Amino acid sequence: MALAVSASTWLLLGQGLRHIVDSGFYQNDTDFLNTALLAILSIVFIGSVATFIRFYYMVWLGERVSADIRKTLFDHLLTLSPRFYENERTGEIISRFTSDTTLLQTVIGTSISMALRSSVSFVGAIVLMSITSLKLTLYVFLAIPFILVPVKLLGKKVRHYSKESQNKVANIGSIVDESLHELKTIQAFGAQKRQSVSFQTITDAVMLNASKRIKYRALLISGVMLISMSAIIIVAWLGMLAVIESTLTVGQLIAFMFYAVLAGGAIATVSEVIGEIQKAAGASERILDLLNRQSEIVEDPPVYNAKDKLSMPLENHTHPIISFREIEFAYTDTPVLKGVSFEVYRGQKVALVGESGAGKSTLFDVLLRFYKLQAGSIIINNTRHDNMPLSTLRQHFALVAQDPVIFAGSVAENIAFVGNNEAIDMEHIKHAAKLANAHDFIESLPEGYNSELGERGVKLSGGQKQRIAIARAIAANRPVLLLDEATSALDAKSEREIKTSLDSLMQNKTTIVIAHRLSTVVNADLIVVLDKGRILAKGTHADLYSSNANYKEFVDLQLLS
Ligand SMILES: Nc1ncnc2c1ncn2[C@@H]1O[C@H](COP(=O)(O)OP(=O)(O)OP(=O)(O)O)[C@@H](O)[C@H]1O
Repeated sequence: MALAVSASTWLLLGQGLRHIVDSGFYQNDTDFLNTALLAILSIVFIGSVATFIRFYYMVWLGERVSADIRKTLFDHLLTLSPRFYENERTGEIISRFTSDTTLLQTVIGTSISMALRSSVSFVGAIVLMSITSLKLTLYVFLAIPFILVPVKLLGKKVRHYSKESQNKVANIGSIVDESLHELKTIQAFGAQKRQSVSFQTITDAVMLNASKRIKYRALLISGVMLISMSAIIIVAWLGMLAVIESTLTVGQLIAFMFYAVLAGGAIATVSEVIGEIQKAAGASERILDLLNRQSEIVEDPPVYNAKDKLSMPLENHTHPIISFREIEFAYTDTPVLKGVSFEVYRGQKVALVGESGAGKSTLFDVLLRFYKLQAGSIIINNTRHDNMPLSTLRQHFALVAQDPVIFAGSVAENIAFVGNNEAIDMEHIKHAAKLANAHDFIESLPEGYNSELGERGVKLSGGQKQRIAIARAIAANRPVLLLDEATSALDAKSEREIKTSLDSLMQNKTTIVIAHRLSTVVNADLIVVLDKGRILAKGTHADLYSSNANYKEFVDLQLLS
């Protein structure tokens, strides 16, 4: 509406000009001129108000659309399985968020609005030109095919290089992301120059591609301008001949030329923004491609039976709560887990041991259904775990990873890090921190539980991060703990503090632990020895140490070293 009003007012201006020249100027009518002045000023005012409204709403719409796309995209990315991220570079995905959505925002907010306004102006101008002088308008039409040819040919090139350009800019995102996260390693190895050279190669490629895109765009704009301006000049010349022959008044010619310039300007604007719109088409293609990627893990399996929801048999000690049955798994072609079977009963501490690469972490990954099993099944409390909704399945477990994960945010937010519907109050957070042996050091931070930890917990020591991760697992209060013991050695005091924290964490809980400490295996109810994806032996420490040579060797070499 605002768009139509603003375009029409500028068109009306031409009619005003015609009357001023023909009726006011040529007939020395000052009263008419005064009235015309007022009328034209009113038209300009209305046009400006309409422009304000058009600009405001179109830019607003651009922001709204990009905010909605970002939210949808982010929510979608959170659902994709780890396998997706193994094959994609996070920096590139981040770039789709930022540069692609920003591009859409500009195009919707500015370019489309300009294109629409110019199209309306163009149609209006042509109609009014025809009313003013049909003959001259027909001459103008003769020029149109000449303008369309470069738009068609060069537009295709511009589109191609624009898409390339976005891809190449995404590579910049990847390298910046990687370099900044691994800055300490880069600086420690003095590899700044190396990274800088890699970066230069990428920016050079971006520049080269941009030069091509700019060249074609410049050719497009100048080509259209040359042809349309030449056409206008020729038509003006024909118009002047008509004035001399008295078949046209001066006012009509001026109005006609005003419209012709308006129409020419409109075409120039459209050809200029068409490049932007084509760029945005490329960006939306990339965003859609990401949105269409589906996780290999089905969120809500159809066979799920609602009564199974979180029904841990609290008292039934004779029934395993987790049962691994002949599970087979491979990330790619090489099998990583081969026929693994064992049972976990309520309250038990089960330790997984085995050399690096034996498949211990993979066992956690398939239990949490980050990946799909190739064969076999995992039964959790009588229900196949792939028949449960993912959220229900994962509510059974609290995970403490080997490298403690800290999110940017306060200490309290890091401890109360569970699903939205499980709000955790401050009392509970403090209780968990005390059990995890973290309360004292948290209190000594400048703002206690409200202290900001910085991205990835850069402001904490390794041991402190671990205790916060343990406090998080305690606060989550899940029936089963999945614990990947840290291999990195801490000083004796931190080690003792972590051990005490872990002991409180494991109290009255079913625990599966990837063990790297002798004390853990000694206290375990069941030890599962994994070797290249197979179970080599099962039993308690005392049994295995005396009966199994592999286990004895493993303990002596790995856990006692
Ligand atoms: N995402 C992945 N894609 C392909 N192969 C993988 C992936 N993750 C692990 N692997 C391979 O699977 C095997 C088992 O790895 P896993 O991490 O489960 O071992 P692990 O016993 O936990 O070792 P560690 O004690 O060193 O952590 C290894 O050979 C590893 O190379």
